[in-house]
Amino acid sequence: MDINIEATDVEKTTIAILGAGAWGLALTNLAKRNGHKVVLWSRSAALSLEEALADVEMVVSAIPMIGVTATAAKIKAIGLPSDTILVTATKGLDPATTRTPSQIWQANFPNNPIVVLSGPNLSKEIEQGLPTATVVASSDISAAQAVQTVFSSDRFRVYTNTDPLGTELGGTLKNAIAIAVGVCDGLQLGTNAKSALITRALIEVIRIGTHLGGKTETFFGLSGLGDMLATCSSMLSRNYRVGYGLAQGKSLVEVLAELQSTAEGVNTTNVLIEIANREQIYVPISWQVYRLLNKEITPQEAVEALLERDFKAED
Ligand SMILES: NC(=O)c1ccc[n+]([C@@H]2O[C@H](COP(=O)([O-])OP(=O)(O)OC[C@H]3O[C@@H](n4cnc5c(N)ncnc54)[C@H](O)[C@@H]3O)[C@@H](O)[C@H]2O)c1
Ligand SMILES: O=P(O)(O)OC[C@H](O)CO
Repeated sequence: MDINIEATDVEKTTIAILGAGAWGLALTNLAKRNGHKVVLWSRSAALSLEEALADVEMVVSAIPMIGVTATAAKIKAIGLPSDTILVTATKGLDPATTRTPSQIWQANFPNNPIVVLSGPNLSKEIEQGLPTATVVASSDISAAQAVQTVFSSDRFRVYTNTDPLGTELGGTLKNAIAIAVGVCDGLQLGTNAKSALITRALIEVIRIGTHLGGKTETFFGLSGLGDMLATCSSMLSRNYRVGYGLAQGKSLVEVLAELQSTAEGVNTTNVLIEIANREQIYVPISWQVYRLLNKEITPQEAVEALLERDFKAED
């Protein structure tokens, strides 16, 4: 049964949001608009992490992948009650261990409920009040429902899901694909090529994601196909802009300097290829993105390499 949640009817939650970048700020505004008490913490804040975490019921991490392991370790040292809900909104893979952010949080806090928040969520559109939807996924459904209550509004529709790993991997793996699609558009290869690339990329994401433990159906949902479509069709996506810039002949260093913001797909592609090599997963599109990012080929050669492969069936 669908339940219509009115912001005024729900109990108010005290929340710490970690990371004052674009996503941390957008999530802070969504929760505040629903009347929840939010403490926003960043590395440069006057407030200490210990002060930010005092008496909170929920901790939301919107920290880029590069800071997740260290931040989780700091919070572990501070200590958290075992009923504090930990929400991870980071889309990345840890280069040291190849783990996802939720796996890092769960390893540090084995008794706490962990919830993954992921979906087609370009923060600039959310900050403009444009509508979208997202997914909150957890093996603890009551924790997922608590997060759903915190963020749901008539502009931000939040669905629960019981496949946290699939939800997280959809949002993470599409960043490599967004770089590929940015190249495709930057080279002006046309709408047919872009549609073919996204469709074959979804098969690739499902192949990797299910190998790593996600459920196939999750990748057809908001956090999979939904986020891939958003990220592969907008100049608001930093990852798409990486590919687009490379196709225009800029170096990766130049493109990242222009962005001045997190593009997780660069690190994710490198970690993904490490996993794919180790576990023998066939990832032709991500492989060409990897070679391009590591200056082994040009954008044109990446396209040719994809088109010149052996004939195969569509599976
Ligand atoms: N912006 C979006 O639209 C969006 C949407 C969904 C998910 N995400 C994900 O959220 C995460 C954060 O993205 P963002 O857009 O807020 O990035 P951002 O570049 O806007 O901000 C990143 C913030 O993290 C801080 N930071 C950098 N290194 C850190 C470290 N080592 N430890 C702690 N903090 C550190 C920076 O100072 C900055 O405030 C990424 O994983 C991203 O994929 C972003
Ligand atoms: O700007 P990007 O490429 O990091 O994309 C942001 C979000 O992941 C879109 O859902």
